[in-house]
Amino acid sequence: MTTTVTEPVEDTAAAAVHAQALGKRYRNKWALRECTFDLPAGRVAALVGANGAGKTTLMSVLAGLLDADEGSAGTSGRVAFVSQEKPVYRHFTAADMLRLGAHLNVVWDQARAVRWLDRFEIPLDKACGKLSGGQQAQVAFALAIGSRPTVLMLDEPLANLDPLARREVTAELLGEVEETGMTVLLSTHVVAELGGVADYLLLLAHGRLLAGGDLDELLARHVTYLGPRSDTPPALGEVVEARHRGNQSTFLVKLPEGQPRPVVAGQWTERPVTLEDYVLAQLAATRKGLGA
Ligand SMILES: Nc1ncnc2c1ncn2[C@@H]1O[C@H](COP(=O)(O)OP(=O)(O)OP(=O)(O)O)[C@@H](O)[C@H]1O
Repeated sequence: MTTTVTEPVEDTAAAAVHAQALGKRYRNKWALRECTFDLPAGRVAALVGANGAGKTTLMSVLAGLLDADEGSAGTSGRVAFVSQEKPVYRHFTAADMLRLGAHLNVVWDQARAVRWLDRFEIPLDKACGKLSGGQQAQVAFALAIGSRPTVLMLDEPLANLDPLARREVTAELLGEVEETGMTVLLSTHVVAELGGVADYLLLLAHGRLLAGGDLDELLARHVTYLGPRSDTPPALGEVVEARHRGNQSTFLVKLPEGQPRPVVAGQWTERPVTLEDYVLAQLAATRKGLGA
């Protein structure tokens, strides 16, 4: 039975993207299940998870490209979605692609699209088929940016890019968010590069939302303890990941709610949890069957 509704979110100040008990299956296998979240407007959300976790499926349902089998989803305003393949027409030049964008979109900002291509030194007059994979991706991004979306969804936007281009693309995206107030949802495996970029996290494991919410709040509820080899951490908390090497142990711990932050002493030290620490620990836990 199909109960999915994909509809505009009425209250854009509250949520730019909304999902309620969203589920999608391919034949009899669920790829997404009971996925519920509200992504506030103006946020940059990182959608992370292991291969096959359901990221592309979630984005495709949110973008209206796939019908869900359960639940409801909604997005505010205009949505632009750049798929993993970063599709461009091989025989079209970048300039042709922008002309196509101007024809196909109700709203079109040519200057903004051209600015993106200039920024990344993409020639306007060369056939897209003769551009590199990373350059073709930039054409696809320019097309999306030119459509002035309220919600921009990017599936693996950093995958084809060199390290400098990755840094520049994330910086440019932040600039666009600041200028236009758009909301960005991007899936990625390169979480290390999202520190200082993403401010919201959606973490999928086996099609289910394992964690979702404000990134700073999420990270502040966790801590890493380092100390002498031990089976248990030096303070109370839920162990997300324990690692032991030689005579040293490292614990990533979820702090107990509603209690003062523990103070560790002696040979133990604590350090704040980064986005990369957190995601790697959660992925390792789900792989071992602990975190799902
Ligand atoms: N067209 C399809 N037909 C059948 N099963 C599919 C189809 N697309 C995806 N799946 C399955 O659904 C699950 C989720 O796939 P999805 O592509 O959404 O994951 P993902 O998190 O985007 O993975 P990756 O990081 O590898 O891109 C996987 O088990 C996958 O095998």
